[in-house]
Amino acid sequence: MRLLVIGGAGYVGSHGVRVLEGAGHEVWVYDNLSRGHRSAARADRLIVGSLHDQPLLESVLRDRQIDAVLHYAAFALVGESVGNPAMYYHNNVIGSYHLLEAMRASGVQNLIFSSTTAIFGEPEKTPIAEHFPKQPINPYGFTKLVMERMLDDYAQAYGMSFVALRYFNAAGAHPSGEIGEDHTPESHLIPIVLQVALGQREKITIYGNDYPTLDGTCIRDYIHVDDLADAHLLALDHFAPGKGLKLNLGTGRGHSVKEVIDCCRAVTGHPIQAEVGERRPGDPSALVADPTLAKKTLGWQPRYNTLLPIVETAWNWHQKHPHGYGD
Ligand SMILES: NC(=O)c1ccc[n+]([C@@H]2O[C@H](COP(=O)([O-])OP(=O)(O)OC[C@H]3O[C@@H](n4cnc5c(N)ncnc54)[C@H](O)[C@@H]3O)[C@@H](O)[C@H]2O)c1
Ligand SMILES: O=c1ccn([C@@H]2O[C@H](COP(=O)(O)OP(=O)(O)O[C@H]3O[C@H](CO)[C@H](O)[C@H](O)[C@H]3O)[C@@H](O)[C@H]2O)c(=O)[nH]1
Repeated sequence: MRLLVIGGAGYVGSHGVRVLEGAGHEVWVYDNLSRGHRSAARADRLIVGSLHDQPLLESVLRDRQIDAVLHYAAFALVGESVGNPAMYYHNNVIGSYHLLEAMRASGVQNLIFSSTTAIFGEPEKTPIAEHFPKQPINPYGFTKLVMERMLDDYAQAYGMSFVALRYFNAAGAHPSGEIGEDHTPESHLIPIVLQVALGQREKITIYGNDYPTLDGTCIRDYIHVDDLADAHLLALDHFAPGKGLKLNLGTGRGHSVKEVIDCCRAVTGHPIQAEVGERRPGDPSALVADPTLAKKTLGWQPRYNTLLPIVETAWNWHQKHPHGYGD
């Protein structure tokens, strides 16, 4: 297929591109590089442009005869969304609206959308299945829920076909160490802990140890970016006109913040100084996926089932690229 990967110069998207190209698809990356990296994408396949540039999107969709769009582009930091919701509604909702309209105008009907567990808010129990109540507790999660609803409506009214993949916590890096996670500022747990091991930070602050979990720290389901990429590849076989699929992507296993730090100590051999700080606003205590439906529907099976090899791939990337992409 001829695929347009919006946000393909970012962390999760760049890993998706590798898997899609490896499977023989013709892949074009469309990214405004606001948070991505030029060198994370192939120079001859990168189109620099914004979601907001609907005319450019339309011409790319038509000229490249695109069969399906993979939409990874968004702002995705919970704390930032709480402080600056306008920026999130503008980029994630209005930007996505321009993409959907460009697709409608150019007759491209198939979309895979990067959704998130943040649409569930603070779930009453785990693991989280697809039908659980959607009660986002921050603007970021709400923007993604709005987009899921827009997709339902576009499917029903205009015959669009979509697969919304709700990632839990994306982690790890391509085993080659050529691409990986590089956000500025970095807010994600694993890269921050590994920056301590690299000597770039003095310590890691654990955001709260009074949560109702076994060791008092938050629990998350860390899913390898290549496993997310595999799910996108499989999802390409599940487009049906006027229909949509929404699937939770995680391993089904949760790890506490303390467990993640211990795992990073084991992988790096560094003592990694940690201190307990205040809770971070907007953090649910435990988010673990029930991946049953995704496995059954897509025939998907995560390759990385434990935290250790996930952290090992991340450490490989950070050691090879201590300053990320360097741009
Ligand atoms: N990282 C996670 O743990 C996680 C979890 C759940 C869902 N997600 C979702 O997955 C997607 C990718 O996340 P990520 O961690 O790779 O983020 P990222 O910031 O690394 O990548 C996002 C990419 O989109 C691009 N982009 C942003 N706004 C754009 C615009 N208006 N026009 C064109 N390009 C634009 C950025 O430049 C960047 O390259 C996001 O939609 C995010 O909400 C991520
Ligand atoms: O310095 C830090 C950084 C994080 N944490 C904790 O580590 C856990 C994971 O935090 P991350 O920031 O790595 O990830 P989040 O769970 O906040 O968010 C990620 O997953 C969300 C859904 O769960 C969204 O999709 C979001 O885009 C994505 O970044 C949280 O309990 C957080 O409180 C710390 O204790 N110290």
